[in-house]
Amino acid sequence: MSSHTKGHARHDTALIHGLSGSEVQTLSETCIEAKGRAYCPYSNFRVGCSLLLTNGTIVQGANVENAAYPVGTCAERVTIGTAVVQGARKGDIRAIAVATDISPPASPCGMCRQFIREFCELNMPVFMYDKEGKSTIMTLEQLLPMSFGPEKLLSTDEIANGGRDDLARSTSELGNA
Ligand SMILES: O=c1ccn([C@H]2C[C@H](O)[C@@H](CO)O2)c(=O)[nH]1
Repeated sequence: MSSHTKGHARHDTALIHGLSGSEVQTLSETCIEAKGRAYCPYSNFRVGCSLLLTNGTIVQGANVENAAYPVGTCAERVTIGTAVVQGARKGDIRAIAVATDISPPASPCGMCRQFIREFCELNMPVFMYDKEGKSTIMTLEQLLPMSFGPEKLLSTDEIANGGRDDLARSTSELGNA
């Protein structure tokens, strides 16, 4: 299946990364709608984002800029932060969609990829919509290979024992990274 398709053309029974056509349609509509709520007077670069949660809920967000430029926050972090304070945790997010006004579509910045990594599975699809509403789809793992996540941190026992030296475990983690 092509990974570059017009969001509105899907047959409802088609599964894209385990999502139905109507779920993908909802993601595309909600992230594009969220783009309209961006607060971006400095860059004029609108980014909308939406998440599909396992309970069927959609969470939306957009970039929120600031006169002190680095203080501004990307759409992806606004949206995931909103979901997290509503109670969502790792395993609760089935897909993320991002919309911008450029073609080919923008992909989440490096900081956002790491932020997404904290709360999402590596095989979660990231839908990126361009200015025409056409999408490119990649998994989080494709966007952030060999990533660092919470499971890499050492427990107090491991710290007391001088680290983690289970070769089999580190090798398999690398393979799944
Ligand atoms: O992945 C990205 C990249 C950029 N932006 C925002 C930040 C800033 O407000 C504007 C220009 O960088 O776009 C996002 O929301 N997500």
